[in-house]
Amino acid sequence: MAPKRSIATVCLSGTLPDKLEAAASAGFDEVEIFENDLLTFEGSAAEAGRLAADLGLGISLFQPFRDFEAMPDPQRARNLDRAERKFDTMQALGAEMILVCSNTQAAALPEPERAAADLREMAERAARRGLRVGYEALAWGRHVNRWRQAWDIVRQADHPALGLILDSFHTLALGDDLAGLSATVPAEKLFFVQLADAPRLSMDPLSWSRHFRSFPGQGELPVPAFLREVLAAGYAGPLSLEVFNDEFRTAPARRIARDGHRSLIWLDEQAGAASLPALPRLDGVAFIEFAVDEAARAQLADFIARLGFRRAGLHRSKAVELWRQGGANIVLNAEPDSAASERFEMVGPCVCAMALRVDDAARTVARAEALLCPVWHERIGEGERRIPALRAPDGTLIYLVQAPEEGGAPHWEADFHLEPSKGASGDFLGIDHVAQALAPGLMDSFALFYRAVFGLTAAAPWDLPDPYGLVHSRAFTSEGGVRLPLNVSESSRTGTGRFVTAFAGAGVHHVAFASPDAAASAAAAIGARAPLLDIPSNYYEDLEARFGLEGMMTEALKARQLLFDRDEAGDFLHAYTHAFDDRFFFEIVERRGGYAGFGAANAAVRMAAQRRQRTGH
Ligand SMILES: O=C(O)c1ccc(O)c(O)c1
Ligand SMILES: [Mg+2]
Repeated sequence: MAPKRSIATVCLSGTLPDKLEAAASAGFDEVEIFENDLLTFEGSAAEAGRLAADLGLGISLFQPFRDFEAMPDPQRARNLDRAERKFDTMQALGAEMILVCSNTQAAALPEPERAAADLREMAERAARRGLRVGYEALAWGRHVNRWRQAWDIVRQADHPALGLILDSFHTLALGDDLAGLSATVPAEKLFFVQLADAPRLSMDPLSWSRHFRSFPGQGELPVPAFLREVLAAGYAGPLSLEVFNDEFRTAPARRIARDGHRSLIWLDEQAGAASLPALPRLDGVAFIEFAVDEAARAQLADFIARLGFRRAGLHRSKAVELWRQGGANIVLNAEPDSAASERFEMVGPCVCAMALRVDDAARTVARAEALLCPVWHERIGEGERRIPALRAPDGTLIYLVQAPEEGGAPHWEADFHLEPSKGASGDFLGIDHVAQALAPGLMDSFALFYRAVFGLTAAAPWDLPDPYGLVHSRAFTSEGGVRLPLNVSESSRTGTGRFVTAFAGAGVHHVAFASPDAAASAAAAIGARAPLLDIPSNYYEDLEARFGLEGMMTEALKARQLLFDRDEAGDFLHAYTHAFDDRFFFEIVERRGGYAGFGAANAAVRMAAQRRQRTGH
């Protein structure tokens, strides 16, 4: 039997009924009821219990019960009375277990024997009512903050109705692990397991825990290894998500609940407890598709023609054109009554889809479905192939196109009447990266989607300074050359924020083309009067100082509006276009050696230059 899946109500926004409905609709078996959600609920505890039961949800536990153990008298007696009151509530609610978190009070006594005696007494009283007590070490507990200390106390108390609760955050946040768990804690003493991830931040564990926890796969903690130890110790109870997160509290409960369930499905696979259809092998971005109408198509075609793109094909049955520069493909979609036209009607010219090359599209779709991702079926024309597609968390379509046989043409091209190439087709190697601007609160949803469905590796989060606010950035990359940096900004005045708010939605903010020779590509673009972004002279003086570049070299960069960066592995040369229609823009990039980044050091210069270009000063 697969373990039950549970989620704490504190993870989700809204009222208690909202939270329960979201948990049920996402497919959870059980919920942890947070006391605060019950206190603010207008009905009785029994009514809350019925609400959960009617939705098919069990109640895995009731929590938290704070500052209980090892208190001096008279607090000790008062705490036992308090526990009896909560037992009444639990019985009305239909919750069989209560979570006691380790005492944080300054008055708590540093005496494990006292803690054990108190918990034993509480467990004895719980047992008389058929209830159980689980004890959890908070990372900021006054005297108990490690699971081994909590276990020592539970062991000393030695009561069948008392057991240990593990929480991945409290263990991993202190740099601890579960080594030795299976040798020290009998499976029947492991009462409950809570799971949470978090980004690596250096702050006190309480603030970190209360604001920045995230679902497994969204952060940077080794939660899969944690779960492996838990399962190896014979734990077979529910796996329960417990996340305190400022963004989750404001986001739609249903999206967060679905992310949570996706995270547990992924985590099972990562911990070796279940298998999913295998990850795709990725081989780059096959094409980028823009939603346009006839007028926007003409303008955008002119814009990309200055970067060397030429029309390479017309769709067999739709108002869709294929444009190409070397190995980089752009699709311009003006077909009425399509997913593209729907986007165009809502937001105007925009990227409505991107296509990833995968080794097996059907298997990738099966994996995505197993991970609860919506699959999209476009209406297809006569004799047209169906390209399977997924919806990213913001609604962007991701086509999955099968990598062609050695030397063969890609299947998706068969939908086009290809035009015999007129002259040079350009030397772009392909699409280097696709950067997306996200609405605030969507970063974690995307992180999990890209990691779980495609196995992309997440770089550490990074902040970029726009002149009018910070842009939070995180890059997702794969071995097969898929690079997807994501940007989000709380400020609506940054370039990223404006893009998201001014155009009713997030989406692809820029597309970078890989060039074998950025200097030549930029010179050609300038020759074709492509609008490249002006870079101030100060930037080039700083480059000489930072990297010790020769004056000749910086002059050459400057003449072509090229930016420069360097990491341990190699150099990076890149240039940006102005934004098309004040929206998205393009980038020409050249990676030398194994340069792995995106020129983040230059982002501030780029964003300031874009601001100047847009406002004219
Ligand atoms: O932040 C807290 O106080 C708190 C309460 C209960 C928990 O289970 C927990 O992990 C943290
Ligand atoms: Mg906890």
